[in-house]
Amino acid sequence: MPSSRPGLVADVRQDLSAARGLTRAALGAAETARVEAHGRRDKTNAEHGERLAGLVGARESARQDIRARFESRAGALAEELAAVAAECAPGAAGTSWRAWRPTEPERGRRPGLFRIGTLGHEPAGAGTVLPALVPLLDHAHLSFTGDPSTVDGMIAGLLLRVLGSTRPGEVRLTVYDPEQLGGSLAGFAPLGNADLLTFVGPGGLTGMLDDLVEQIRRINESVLAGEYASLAELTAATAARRPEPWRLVVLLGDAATAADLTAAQRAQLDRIVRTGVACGVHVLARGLPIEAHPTVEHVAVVGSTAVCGTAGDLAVRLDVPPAADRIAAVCRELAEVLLAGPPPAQFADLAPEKLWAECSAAGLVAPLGDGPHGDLVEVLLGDDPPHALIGGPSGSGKTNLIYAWLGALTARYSPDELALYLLDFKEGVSFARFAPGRRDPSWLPQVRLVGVNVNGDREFGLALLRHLADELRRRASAAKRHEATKLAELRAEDPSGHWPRIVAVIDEFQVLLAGRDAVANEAVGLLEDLARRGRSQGIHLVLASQDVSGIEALWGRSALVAQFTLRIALPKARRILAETNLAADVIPRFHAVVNADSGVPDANRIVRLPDASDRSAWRTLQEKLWHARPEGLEPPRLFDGDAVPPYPADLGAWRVWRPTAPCSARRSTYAPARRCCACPARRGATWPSSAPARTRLARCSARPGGHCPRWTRRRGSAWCAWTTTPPPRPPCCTPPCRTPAGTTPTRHPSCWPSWPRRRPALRTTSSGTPGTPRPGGCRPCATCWPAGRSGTSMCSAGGAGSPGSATTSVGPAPASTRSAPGWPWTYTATSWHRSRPSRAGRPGIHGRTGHSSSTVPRTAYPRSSSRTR
Ligand SMILES: Nc1ncnc2c1ncn2[C@@H]1O[C@H](COP(=O)(O)OP(=O)(O)OP(=O)(O)O)[C@@H](O)[C@H]1O
Repeated sequence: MPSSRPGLVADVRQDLSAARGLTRAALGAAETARVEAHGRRDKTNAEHGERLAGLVGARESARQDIRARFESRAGALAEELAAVAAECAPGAAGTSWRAWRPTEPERGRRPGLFRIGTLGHEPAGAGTVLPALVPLLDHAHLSFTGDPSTVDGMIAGLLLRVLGSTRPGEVRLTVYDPEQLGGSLAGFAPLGNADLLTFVGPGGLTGMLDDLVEQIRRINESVLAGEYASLAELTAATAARRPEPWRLVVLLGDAATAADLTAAQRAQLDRIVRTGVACGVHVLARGLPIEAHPTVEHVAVVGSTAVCGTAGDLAVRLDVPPAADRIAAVCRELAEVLLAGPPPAQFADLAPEKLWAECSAAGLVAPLGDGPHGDLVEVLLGDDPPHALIGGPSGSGKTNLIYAWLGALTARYSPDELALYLLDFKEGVSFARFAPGRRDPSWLPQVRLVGVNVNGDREFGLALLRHLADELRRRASAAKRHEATKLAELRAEDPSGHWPRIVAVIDEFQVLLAGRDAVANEAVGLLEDLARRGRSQGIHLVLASQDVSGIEALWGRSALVAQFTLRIALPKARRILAETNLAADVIPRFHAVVNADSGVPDANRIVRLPDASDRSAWRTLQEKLWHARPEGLEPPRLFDGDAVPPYPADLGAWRVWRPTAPCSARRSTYAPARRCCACPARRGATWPSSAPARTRLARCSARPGGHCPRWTRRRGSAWCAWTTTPPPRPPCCTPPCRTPAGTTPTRHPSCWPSWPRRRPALRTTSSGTPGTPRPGGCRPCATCWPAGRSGTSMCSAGGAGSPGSATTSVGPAPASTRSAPGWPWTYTATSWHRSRPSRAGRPGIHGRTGHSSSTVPRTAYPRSSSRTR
């Protein structure tokens, strides 16, 4: 056994040694694994750290990005909100107290929301303060809870904002303050002077509530009358001033007052809460229970902050209320303004909300100014009354009134609905602003013709009346074709036709009818016809004059004057209203009596006229209308009686041409020339002083066959004209004849001493150079101005001193000039050409048709250089 023990030991040792070896190997492997694991761990840790750092960086940058985006979006939203807030609470309704002052409300807009503070949450970096607004006028009642003095301050601020953002008199306050007896809102006391504030004592609650309920009932019954749901809707629909003021009822109570309310008082208060907003009655209650209703906004005050429905979860930092003396100063001023009366309507107030939205089929309705109650007074021109007579002494404001009327009309009626013909017989350019000028290219789209400085050129007025008479006939025959008795029916029967109402305004129309000559007689005849039949054909006359009674041509024409049933009398106007109507004698300056019943006293309406002469106000409107004009609409024609046409440079070869036979033209065809024709016969040898200057082409006779007795009796009755190229054959010359260039007429015209000297451009030196007065003021004729010289000229035919002497003054004008009515021809530097018709199918202004009007030369006048804007 001993031999086996060593072996056994050896085996054991061997095993142990092997085991040790294995263990060491395992240990080494384990160590290696440990080291590796440590390495991996360190690596993982390092990676983790790196990743963590990366993630932190990414998170930070994402966070910053999100924040930046948040700030930018929040800033944009805040700005949008601020803009919306400024829109909802404009001016005094939303400005901070530091910059606060009363503001005039924009027309047609009323602030509905009012600022009480700022929103507690402001986006960082946005720099925008968001005002906290609460609804009030036409929107809500307000119910306050919280510290009474803070609430009273907030109410005072709110009331001041309301007063400052509405017109004086539009808001009335009733304050029930049983504890302080009005002391809480004492700053508003000055309003009592203007009857805008009532303090109600402790015992007056029942009466006050009953009165408010009665007001609401009355407004519902007689103002809204079932047609409108609220005063706000009514005001928006009619675009008129608000018919009723807002009534703000401030109830300052506490728990004791609330407990003292009787059931009847509670019931009345509930009625007011339910129905008041629609009628402009709003309750601002502190310490009194107000029935829950959608129109009630609750404001809970905690310390210097508040919570209200419009701010949602955001706390409102309340504004520090304005000082009592500041409130008192504003209220005092307001009361003074109200006691002084409402300011006159502005010219801009005459314009409607929407331009050119009206239809003139039934008539033209437009305001002239405001009435005694501040509402706009509208005037109708239609089937009845059809025509208007405006009267007033010089400087009383006739032109201003016409401006106001034109402004109101043109803002309402588009050129398809209204066409205007404006003539001013004064030495002035009142209507020139409505035509395009050098400085201002805009023009009034409804205006078809403007005549200025027409004072000595009555034929021009006559030509206009003839044109209107033609239009009347055209309309009458169209009405006959369509079996229509008035314009509204014609427009209904012929919807594709162009039938605007025509308004012809003639300022100082007495000039047209001055004297008892042929022009006046014909003008009165045409006026009579237009006044009688124009009513049904949509042609309206508006005549203005200083004194109608002195117009000889109207004597014995009571039927004509009677057609002008719309009378507008300015202060001290004579004979415009009925004899017994003395209203014009007592109205103040810049007022007018508007009477649509021929001046009988019962129909008087007093209008305060806005200052419509203001150029900037007119320019604003005119530019707006001009930009809105339909494409292709032609500008109005301008006749300027003072414009002297420039002479063309190429008047090298003047020719005299002369008809050999007497006229065969009908007199009525040639209005502007007729004065010349009529003169020799009717006025003997005296040539009318201004005729040739105006009548660029004189004619020997106006009647067929040279009807003018003296004219036809004389041989050589003729008319002469000089021009570079012979004008077309005038109808009065059969056959046409021309004398060779340079033919000398028989008479020197220096015997016309009465030639107007105020046209230096028509004078020449003896050598024929235009522009320098000839000695003695004589106008040259071909005698002293032989062919080959430039300038304008005239000659006479017949013997010296012959009453048949005719003058001719051809005043060529650039092609760009416009022409007077009655002349379808215009002259350019090189030729005569026929003017285009004003619209397809519609005759332009021209002489009487039917007799060779195409051969009547047309006088072209350039725009007066004296025109100003
Ligand atoms: N409603 C008004 N408000 C302010 N100014 C006015 C008003 N009406 C007229 N005026 C001013 O009075 C002056 C005279 O007005 P306007 O020229 O219209 O009178 P008129 O009767 O046409 O005078 P005339 O017959 O001499 O031409 C003008 O300076 C005009 O600006």
